[in-house]
Amino acid sequence: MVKICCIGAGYVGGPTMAVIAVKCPAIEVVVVDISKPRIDAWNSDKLPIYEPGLDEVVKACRGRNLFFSTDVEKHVAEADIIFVSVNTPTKTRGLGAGKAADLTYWESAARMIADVSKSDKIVVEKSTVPVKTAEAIEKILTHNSKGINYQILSNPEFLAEGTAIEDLFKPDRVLIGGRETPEGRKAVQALKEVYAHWVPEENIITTNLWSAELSKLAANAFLAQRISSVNAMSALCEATGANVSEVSYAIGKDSRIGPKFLNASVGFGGSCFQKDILNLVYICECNGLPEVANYWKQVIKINDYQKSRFVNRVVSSMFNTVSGKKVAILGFAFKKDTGDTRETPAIDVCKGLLGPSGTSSRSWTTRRSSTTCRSRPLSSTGATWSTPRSSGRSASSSTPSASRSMGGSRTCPQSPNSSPQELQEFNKLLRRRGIFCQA
Ligand SMILES: NC(=O)C1=CN([C@@H]2O[C@H](COP(=O)(O)OP(=O)(O)OC[C@H]3O[C@@H](n4cnc5c(N)ncnc54)[C@H](O)[C@@H]3O)[C@@H](O)[C@H]2O)C=CC1
Ligand SMILES: O=C(O)[C@H]1O[C@H](OP(=O)(O)OP(=O)(O)OC[C@H]2O[C@@H](n3ccc(=O)[nH]c3=O)[C@H](O)[C@@H]2O)[C@H](O)[C@@H](O)[C@@H]1O
Repeated sequence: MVKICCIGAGYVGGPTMAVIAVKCPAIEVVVVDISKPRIDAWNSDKLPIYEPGLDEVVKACRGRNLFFSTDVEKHVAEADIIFVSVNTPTKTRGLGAGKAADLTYWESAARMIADVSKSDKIVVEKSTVPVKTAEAIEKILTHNSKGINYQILSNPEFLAEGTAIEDLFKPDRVLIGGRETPEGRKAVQALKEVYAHWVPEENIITTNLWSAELSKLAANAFLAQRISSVNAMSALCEATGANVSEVSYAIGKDSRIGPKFLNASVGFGGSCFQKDILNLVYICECNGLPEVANYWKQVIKINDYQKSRFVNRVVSSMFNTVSGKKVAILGFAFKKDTGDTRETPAIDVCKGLLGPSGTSSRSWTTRRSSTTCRSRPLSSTGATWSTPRSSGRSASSSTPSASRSMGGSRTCPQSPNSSPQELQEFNKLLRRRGIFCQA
């Protein structure tokens, strides 16, 4: 029986391994993490992350061929294929701070693999990493390798939160990069066979290591660039009387442009787009390409501009002062169908509104978890959490912060927990305040 171990039981490691386990009953999959609360939650009825369809997939194979454990070293030592899906945030200190990826967690995982391994391993980069990371990892693994053969593969993940299970069941493509040597090709083939259990062969792309690593950063940069492009257009629409929803519909009908990722918004959020573009910018700078770095930097600048423009519009719609007023933020996660609040634009909106004068802001979300909110707390004193009923009743203004368009109708986050009556009542309340909700 092939044994897979995944280091990192987060938004990527958990769902990805659950899908591999459910699709490959003959493979044993163990997901390990240094966080005991996270592993305990994966082993409980209340999973640590919310993803539509995830509960069913986990229930179908947990205890059969899917296991969650904190015994990291034991399962790494026993595995044939090790996925590394640890966090790779933006560095906050030292060389490249504010831009470069912090590979501390990756490096410590690699050192541990080197320490405990007694047999040959395929080590798979699942985390998003800078191009050429595999070279550094290879050095760590092969230093003192005790005759063990390590093959490093790059297999970046393209799932989006909120649709992770759907994306994993039917990926547009699976990308596998490996060394162009006989051993490298053999390792690529071994990983390809895992995905081939449910992904059509033509959707499994194989490349060299560096192309796979860079393709992940490039894909996120291109997606974020589309959002910044349409957001930039929304500013012009507002200045000229054009409707950005109509403009994006019209341009999206061009088959060369396509309709996806053209929704104007308060600006993109989430733990990856900004981090990965900053990382790309840093790599360009390190490679002596300042013009290319500046090009991608602009995607983030427009995103920041959009968030502050949004705050300014809210303030100006309230007679240029929010002092003493209550504002309800509808939906605090960075998008619908997730509880993830990492880098949510709602934080910047709240901060912008709270400003020095300390407006009181209440946030409503159905999938918030204490762990995700703690990742970037609102330090200001004016913010409180509340339910849609109480927030809606007392707020002077409601600000939908996920899945909304600044230029056309506004969409409020869907609420799988709320009853239809509750939503109806909430919608009525919003309509009275001039906000139209498509729940
Ligand atoms: N969140 C997403 O939708 C996507 C994320 N990615 C990338 O995947 C990677 C992981 O992202 P997430 O799953 O969101 O992160 P996460 O923060 O949810 O999960 C990472 C987990 O790794 C664990 N960990 C860290 N160091 C460890 C070690 N040495 N041994 C064992 N466990 C360790 C942490 O405790 C944490 O539970 C990142 O590089 C991210 O850029 C890629 C595609 C989608
Ligand atoms: O590397 C990653 O982490 C992932 O990043 C994104 O996935 P995710 O951040 O989960 O969610 P998206 O659906 O891409 O949304 C990101 C942000 O863009 C915003 N957005 C999205 C689409 C759009 O048209 N307009 C818009 O403002 C969303 O509201 C959200 O704030 C990518 O879509 C995934 O392919 C990638 O794997």
